[in-house]
Amino acid sequence: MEMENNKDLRIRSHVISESPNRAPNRAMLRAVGFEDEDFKKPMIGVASAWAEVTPCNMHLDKLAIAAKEGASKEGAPLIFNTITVSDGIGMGHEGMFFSLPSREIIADSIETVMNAERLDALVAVGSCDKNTPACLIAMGRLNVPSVYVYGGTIQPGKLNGKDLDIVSAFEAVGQHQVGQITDKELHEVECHACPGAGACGGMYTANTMASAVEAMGMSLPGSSSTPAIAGAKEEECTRAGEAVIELLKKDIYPSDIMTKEAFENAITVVMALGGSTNAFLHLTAMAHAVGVDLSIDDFEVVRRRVPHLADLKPSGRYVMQDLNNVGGVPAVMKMLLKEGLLHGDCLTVTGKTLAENLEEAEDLHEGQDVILPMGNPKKKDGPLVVLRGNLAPEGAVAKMSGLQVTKFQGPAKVFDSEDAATKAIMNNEIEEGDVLVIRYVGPKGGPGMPEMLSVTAMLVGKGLGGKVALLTDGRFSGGSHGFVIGHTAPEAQVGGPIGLLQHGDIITIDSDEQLLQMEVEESELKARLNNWTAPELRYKKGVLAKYSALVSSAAKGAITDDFNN
Ligand SMILES: CC[C@H](C)C(=O)C(=O)O
Ligand SMILES: [Mg+2]
Repeated sequence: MEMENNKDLRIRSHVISESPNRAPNRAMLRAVGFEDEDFKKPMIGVASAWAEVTPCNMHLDKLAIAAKEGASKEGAPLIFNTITVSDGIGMGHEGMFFSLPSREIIADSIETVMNAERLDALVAVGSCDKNTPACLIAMGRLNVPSVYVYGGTIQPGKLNGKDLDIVSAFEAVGQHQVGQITDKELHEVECHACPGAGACGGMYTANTMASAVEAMGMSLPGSSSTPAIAGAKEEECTRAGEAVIELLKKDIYPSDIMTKEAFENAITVVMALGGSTNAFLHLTAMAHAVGVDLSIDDFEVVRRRVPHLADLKPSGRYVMQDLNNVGGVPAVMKMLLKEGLLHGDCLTVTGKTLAENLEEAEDLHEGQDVILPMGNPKKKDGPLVVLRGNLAPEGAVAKMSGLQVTKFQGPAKVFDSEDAATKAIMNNEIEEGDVLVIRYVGPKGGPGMPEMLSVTAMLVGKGLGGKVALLTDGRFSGGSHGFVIGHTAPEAQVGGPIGLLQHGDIITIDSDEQLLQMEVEESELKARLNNWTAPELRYKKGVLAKYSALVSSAAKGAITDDFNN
């Protein structure tokens, strides 16, 4: 391998590839195909979240092999697997408790393999919701030269000339419940919503986080919007394998790229695209991993200067593939950069700055209407708003996209589980003007801070979207929309005010004033707190028991290694 100025790129693997003492270690690698020459090359980990348990990840095996091919030109790549779970499959039942914890498990597993085998650099291939933040958390912790590859968005499903996606199926449940569609029609939607490989097609969490990571410069230009089944996706992976070798040569590390300004660029793109509220949790956790101080209040600073421009599902008409067809995320960023809304001098995994990358990007196509012009946005500022008040001293997050109103006041109908709330909706006990409260579903209390898509989609399907407010210490899927406020912190399980709410309390939600308030006297709240005791945690052993014991507040990203607080 002719390295530039013969620099030794084995920044960590030399402890294995040199000295007689490491002959046994090398013997193991010879069994997997290493030869003498390979021990002179940098060892590249290719972390793959390939799995058959979700359409998002079913094709990642091919992508990991393409990345390995790219890295093998000047490196010695080794593929290893991590896990994934599917939010779409876990939604609405106990399985969803394991969704957010899987982010930690994936990050921990990549960190563990990379460190245990002293690998020099990393290409991570992920797709479903938690994969992208988990891979970036691992990259932040490891701080070895790294490139992320997103598996790509799914194509829209087609039924009777209409585009469908997974949220269509969730919302069809509500339509079926009120008799708007028949059993047969519901079955048709089930059979056509997801046509093949790829992550959920709207501007949901997977596409949100992929776009955010491209905006941060940790994936190749255009790779967040390239569809899963496009031939370009495998070619991107090969280039990612080549790119990570160049990063090794140039001593470019995640900490050089994942700067505060890069996180501000990520937040800017999330706000402009109207992305998932999960970005609050994930970007905060990624920043913690790389040692950048990022709080939910940083989102608010960016939100106020960035308009919501994208007509993308869940509240808009289009899906990620439509955005890709009119220029993709690079074209959006090119427009934002021209408006002075991005830090163009941020370094990226191409070795160039964001501005230099965008010089090569095409503009949004003439006549397209996926992205609205700066002068006529969907909303003059970002749709993901941080609220505070006596209900959320540490903060809560409201998703305002697609709403005409910014204020809501109504009586609380309080439930201590998603199941209980779902039954109430199905029994028509939840009416227009109510504030539906679901609590004890936070990071510790859930545990795992489950997403409430089944509930929000049922409300939409029943025609109550935006007419009933949903307040929770849990979180929302990127597919949720309506008047929804999540991440209410502190959570009920730790004595947060949401745990003191009673049926009938009046709640005021005002996104202009960024207020989340219960109209209850302070003395009454004190009396309620005196009578409150924490319910027993649901899990006494295994993954969720460990998670409940370690997880932080949602306001800190629901991280599990918050030991320096
Ligand atoms: C569409 C919902 C998707 C499965 C999800 O969970 C998210 O976007 O967070
Ligand atoms: Mg999700």
